[in-house]
Amino acid sequence: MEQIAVLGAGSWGTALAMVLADNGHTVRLWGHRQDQINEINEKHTNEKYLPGIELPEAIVGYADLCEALTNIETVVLAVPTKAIREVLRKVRECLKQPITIVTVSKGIEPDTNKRISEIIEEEMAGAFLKDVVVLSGPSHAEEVSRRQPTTVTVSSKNMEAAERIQDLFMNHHYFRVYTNPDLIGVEIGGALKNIIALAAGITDGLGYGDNAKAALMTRGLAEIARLGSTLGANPLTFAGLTGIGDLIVTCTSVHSRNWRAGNLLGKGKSLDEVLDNMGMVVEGVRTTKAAYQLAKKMNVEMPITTALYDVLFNGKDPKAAVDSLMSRVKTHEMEDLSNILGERKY
Ligand SMILES: NC(=O)c1ccc[n+]([C@@H]2O[C@H](COP(=O)([O-])OP(=O)(O)OC[C@H]3O[C@@H](n4cnc5c(N)ncnc54)[C@H](O)[C@@H]3O)[C@@H](O)[C@H]2O)c1
Ligand SMILES: O=P(O)(O)OC[C@H](O)CO
Repeated sequence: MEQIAVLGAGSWGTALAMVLADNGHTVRLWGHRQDQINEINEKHTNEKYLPGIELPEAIVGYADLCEALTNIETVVLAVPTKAIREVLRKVRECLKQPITIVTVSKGIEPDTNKRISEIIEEEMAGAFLKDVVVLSGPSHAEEVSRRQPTTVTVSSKNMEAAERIQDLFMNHHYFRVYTNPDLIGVEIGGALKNIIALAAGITDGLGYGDNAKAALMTRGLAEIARLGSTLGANPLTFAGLTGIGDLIVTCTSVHSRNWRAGNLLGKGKSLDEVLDNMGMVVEGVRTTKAAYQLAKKMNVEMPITTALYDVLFNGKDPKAAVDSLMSRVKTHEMEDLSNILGERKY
């Protein structure tokens, strides 16, 4: 059994700390707010992020990052994408031993357009970094913390490291972990499904029905796969847990912050109003910007992403954005899907 550090005491960091504790590990859960760490240690709860959940005693809260990292081999990084560089710079200053970083966040950085594993490699270059492992898939913290059946996928450039992390997280009770060597596909699917979930929330908020949502999910997956395969992903990954699996869970669940944010936008709230009231991270907003930039750079057609970009950043009315998607020129579905699969042999 291992001592593992989880950095980020929000919903996901806390839920994953619970999985590790249930699997017999001791977890140091680091958060940057002293009051929250006191609550974790004194009451064994984290009410703001996981209301009504009792945390196992094997989870110990730490407010001091260097203390949390002392003699630790495995670090789970569970802060919003926006905070990753800042946290890694502090991690570098503390480290005295090599670590494997397990990233569980889902986003692409605007402007650099980097995936999280790329950001980690960049920030940790020359430091004590052994491996980077990505953990992604259809998994709401609210359900994992209630020990409800959940499946995720791990990926890495080093699949031996991924298999070690698979063993740390997997249990035969409620948390099943698969492996997939397609690091790019796993990261792109997990990040870009948030864009489609925002759009699905918008159409629900506008009062449109299941037909609209099914259309967004299906054509959304096509554009995720189109960009992903252009970036070097295996298109088959998008048929897996980190592709269609995560798209389903995020577009159809009231737990999804991205869906909820979209829903409020569809009901007429402004982006600022929505983000001010959410209280938790809505990764899809920044990722829409990054995907829009990538689509332009790589010359990949991403109509849903572009329509959402216009709603979020150019003040376009959500209904007008749906109308513009519906009035696009006619096209061939099979030709489009075949182009995504391309000539490559997988
Ligand atoms: N919640 C889920 O169900 C879930 C599931 C899978 C993946 N994720 C991903 O996990 C990542 C984290 O999401 P979450 O749901 O835990 O978010 P959250 O909003 O619930 O919590 C984020 C946590 O990060 C902390 N934080 C923010 N900025 C920080 C900084 N600069 N330094 C230190 N801590 C900081 C906040 O205080 C908070 O504790 C996101 O990328 C999200 O997409 C979430
Ligand atoms: O609440 P969301 O929208 O950030 O989604 C959470 C997870 O990514 C679902 O797999």
